[in-house]
Amino acid sequence: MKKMIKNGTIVTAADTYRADILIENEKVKIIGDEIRDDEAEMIDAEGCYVFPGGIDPHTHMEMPFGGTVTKDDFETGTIAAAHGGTTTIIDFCLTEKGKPLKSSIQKWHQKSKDKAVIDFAYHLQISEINEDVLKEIPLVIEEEGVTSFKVFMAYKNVLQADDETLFRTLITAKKHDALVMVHAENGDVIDYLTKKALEEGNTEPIYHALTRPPEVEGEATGRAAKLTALADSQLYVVHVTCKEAVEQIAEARKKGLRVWGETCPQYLVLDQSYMEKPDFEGGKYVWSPPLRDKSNQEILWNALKRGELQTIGSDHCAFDFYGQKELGKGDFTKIPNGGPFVEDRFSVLFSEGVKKSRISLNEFVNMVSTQAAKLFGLFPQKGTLAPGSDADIVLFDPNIERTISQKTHHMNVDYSALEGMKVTGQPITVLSRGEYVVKDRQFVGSPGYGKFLKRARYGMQRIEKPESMLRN
Ligand SMILES: NC(=O)NCCC(=O)O
Ligand SMILES: [Zn+2]
Ligand SMILES: [Zn+2]
Repeated sequence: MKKMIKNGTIVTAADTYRADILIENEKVKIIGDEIRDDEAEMIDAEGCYVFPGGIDPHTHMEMPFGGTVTKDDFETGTIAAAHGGTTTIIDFCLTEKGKPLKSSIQKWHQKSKDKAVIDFAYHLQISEINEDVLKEIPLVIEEEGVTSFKVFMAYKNVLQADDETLFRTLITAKKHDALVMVHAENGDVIDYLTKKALEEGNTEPIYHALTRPPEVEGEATGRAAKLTALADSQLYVVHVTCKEAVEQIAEARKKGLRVWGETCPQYLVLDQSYMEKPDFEGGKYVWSPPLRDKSNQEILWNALKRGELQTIGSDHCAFDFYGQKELGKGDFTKIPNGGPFVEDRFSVLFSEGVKKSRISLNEFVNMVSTQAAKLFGLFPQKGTLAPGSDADIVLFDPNIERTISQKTHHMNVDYSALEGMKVTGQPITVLSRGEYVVKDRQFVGSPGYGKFLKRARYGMQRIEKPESMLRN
């Protein structure tokens, strides 16, 4: 069925203009003035912005972590994402040492099977480098279209990899045009500081922040950037939280290095004081890296504005307060790390960024969609509105005022870390490849509709016709 969007204001990373969009066979077919097609269903976008669907490059659906499993799976998590204006997620596929990489990808395919309501892709964790892993990486890229690899520099004895692993992953990524992602915190120092805190009887949630100071993030970010330079490779630093890390990324970029940075809505609007809430409520705000002193918020906004950070990921890693976060009552190191943000990423950035004149409308689109599509091999199929692009479209009312709450959100968790926050703007209707997923704020999609996306390599574009990959 064809669809026609009329009367809206189209906003891409480059332009803002009024035009009609004709959608046919999952794609944007024509964008133009006064298009006529009597067969097309009309969608009236009067008063709305028409955005390309959001791309969330950082989610953890149904992921085992901290002695439990994240609450949102590919069904509940993507429904929430869609309500929030996101039409593509890139989830982190964890690997197991000694097992083939492909077996982990198969495990993630099992998790997502018949569940996602929007399109999705995976980044793959590299936890060790050996001959088998080196042989498998090009196959994973070629056959699975998984073209970004994540190395954890923290979570000692759990997910943390050593510097040799990071360095050899960077070299391998350079060879095969893949992008290396890092969780940049010095896990060894954190391990020492957390043990010391517990020995001294410091067990409250705030000690999660005090044992992971900004210096350990800055140090690891700088180390990763320097190893990237040595390997002449490319790096994407996830969830950047503080001045110390921003400075390292900015310095690397000034030198011309291919170093990219992501931050998350939580670091832009919350601060470390939330972790001091009494009666263990601070446990709701435990994730890594931790929330920082409030002064870092303006530093992150400025870094986004200046292009030192380029993307917004949600780092959606949702645990219930009751039964899950509570595992760490009396020992902050046992609080599962993570928070629920996939639904609020887009609106928080619009409300706090665009409405408060910190960023422009076009910069907003770039940060929540286009830049991730470009970095992760999905552009121009995703991340923009242009003839031939997937019709992943968000009709967004910029004037609705609402209050974020667990009572109204769609994420499968018993609390909202943003409870009570007032935001302006809301996705009204969301299309994924031309089909309604959310219509007039109601979910109308189907589990299993979302497709797994094989992505192009770093620096390449995803061109569907002709079926070739072209270098930028
Ligand atoms: N961020 C967090 O605390 N949990 C998810 C895993 C990660 O991204 O480090
Ligand atoms: Zn992380
Ligand atoms: Zn994460």
